[in-house]
Amino acid sequence: MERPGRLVLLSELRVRNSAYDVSLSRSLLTWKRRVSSPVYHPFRPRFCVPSFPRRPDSGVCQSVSVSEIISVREEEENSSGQRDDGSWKKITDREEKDCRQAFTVLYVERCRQHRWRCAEITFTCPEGALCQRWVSSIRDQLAAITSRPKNLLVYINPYGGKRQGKRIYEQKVAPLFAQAGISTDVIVTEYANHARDHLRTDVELKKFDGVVCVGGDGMFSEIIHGLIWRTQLDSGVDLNCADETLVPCSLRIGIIPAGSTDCICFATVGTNDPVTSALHIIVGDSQPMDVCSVHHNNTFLRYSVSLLGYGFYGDVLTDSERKRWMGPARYDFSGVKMFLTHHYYEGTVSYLPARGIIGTPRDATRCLSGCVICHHNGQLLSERGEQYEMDEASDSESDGEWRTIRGKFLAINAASMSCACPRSPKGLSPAAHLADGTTDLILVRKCSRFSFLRHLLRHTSKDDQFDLTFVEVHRVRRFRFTPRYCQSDSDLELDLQESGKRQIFSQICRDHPACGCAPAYSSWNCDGEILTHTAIDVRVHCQLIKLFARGIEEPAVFEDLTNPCAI
Ligand SMILES: CCCCCCCCCCCCC/C=C/[C@@H](O)[C@H](COP(=O)(O)O)NC(=O)CCCCC
Ligand SMILES: Nc1ncnc2c1ncn2[C@@H]1O[C@H](COP(=O)(O)OP(=O)(O)O)[C@@H](O)[C@H]1O
Ligand SMILES: [Ca+2]
Repeated sequence: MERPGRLVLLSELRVRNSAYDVSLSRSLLTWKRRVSSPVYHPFRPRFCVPSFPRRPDSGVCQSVSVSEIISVREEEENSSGQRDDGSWKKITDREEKDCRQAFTVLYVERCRQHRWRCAEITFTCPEGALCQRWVSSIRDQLAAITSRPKNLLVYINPYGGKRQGKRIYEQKVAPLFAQAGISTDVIVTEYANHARDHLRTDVELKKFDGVVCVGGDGMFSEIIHGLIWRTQLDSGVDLNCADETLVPCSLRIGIIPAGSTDCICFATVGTNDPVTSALHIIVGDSQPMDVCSVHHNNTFLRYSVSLLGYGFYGDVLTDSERKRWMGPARYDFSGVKMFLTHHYYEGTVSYLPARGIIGTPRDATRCLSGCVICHHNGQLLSERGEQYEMDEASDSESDGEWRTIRGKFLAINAASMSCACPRSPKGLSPAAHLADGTTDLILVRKCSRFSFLRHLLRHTSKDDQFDLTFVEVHRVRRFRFTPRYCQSDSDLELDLQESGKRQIFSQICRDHPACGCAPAYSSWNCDGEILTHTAIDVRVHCQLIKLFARGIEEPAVFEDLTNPCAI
């Protein structure tokens, strides 16, 4: 809990009909109900404090951090005092200033499951001048918070998820931005890649403090491509060179979830709720995030922040794109279909294990708000920056740093963050970090349908999805994949020597006669977009972008701030 610091104002004000001691410090606004004078109760043989209907504020004292105040507005008591419901009406320009005796503070209130709401409380002052002092003091405090955005560029995908993006923005988000005094330029996209191309070339970014994306992971992907490209082009970085160090983007990105999976929003905020996301943007949160660049033969393909999945997740995406009319349910349909299809894929995975960092993919700890592992590893990578990049670039598969695995896989997944989403609340790699400069490479080897189902179902339960003989996970900085049909003759010869068996690629699985797997071609699912190439070179760029988010908060934060406090 934040300490109050030096007091700016302290007054006795009224909330509804009760007297409160209200104080404002540099960090906290606190209101504490005054203890009423004892009154004599005729039917009880003792003095007692009058009882009030129990309200959320009936504790000793409540407070809100100044950093979580959304705005303050002046109210005016009408001729009869208050409205019938006890609330106050907004003052109009025509009405006299000095009759303003009440002000309302709008602030963040934490609800269950990481949701935030905009709560409000109205304080009545004994005189107009005091009311003015309170309003201007709170406004001054808010104006001093430099991390809050004032001008935002908003892109709405009207086509994502259940096609509700425009309605969600207009009804739930725009009114909050207006209350917080944020001005916006809103663009409703007209075609795929409209936002990406607009950001890359057309827009004057200097005018804005951030970009807001209303849509799903695919739409977010458009935004980061536009921003990252623009930043690299402005800095003269060659996008096609996989070994280039990328320049971090200065503008923060806010995600208003209106897609099908909304994994990036869920894994960075803890919920996919548009109001919660809007409030994180308003208070000016900042969460750095790793980005993977994906290349093929020194040609840039895409960036990824959440899942790069070949095999099962690639096939689910390819199949589901043909069923967009089903909305988000397309993933469930295609998920079951691809599970039953049970294809396996042969190829070679080589990876560069993350060295010198703290944390492993099997840790019980999670990446939470203010994560020390992200902080430590991020600092380590930026201090060792150039040296590390040079070592990495010069590492070759022959020098022992790179490790190589050849085999038959049902799925090859790289999770640069947990990939938690409503379908899988702990995600594909529960201990992955948002900003530690690594990705968790998960290899699911060919196994029976029953075993694969056990693995998949563990994404939805508390059981460890990696604690299975056919699953392995490595925390890496870089990896490459080559499907067997793309391998060179010498690599194929090596494969054959290693396996000791001369199998034809199209041959039905003999290792697991009961599994019924069939070999096939797959594609990569890159944050919900299909990649055109299968042989890829992936590299993690530590903390390349920043979101208007703070990571998932510990439940204790929720408890501290909603419970009455005693200072
Ligand atoms: C047969 C039982 C299956 C149970 C599987 C449960 C595992 C779910 C893990 C989900 C991980 C999701 C990773 C996120 C991927 C998104 O980027 C991507 C695009 O999202 P959007 O743009 O919002 O549509 N979503 C997917 O690829 C869907 C994967 C669904 C797999 C069933
Ligand atoms: N106006 C538009 N018309 C058609 N497609 C669009 C439009 N705007 C964006 N897109 C594309 O829609 C795709 C899906 O968007 P997304 O918001 O991620 O929804 P979902 O989560 O349902 O996949 C993305 O590939 C994006 O590029
Ligand atoms: Ca990471």
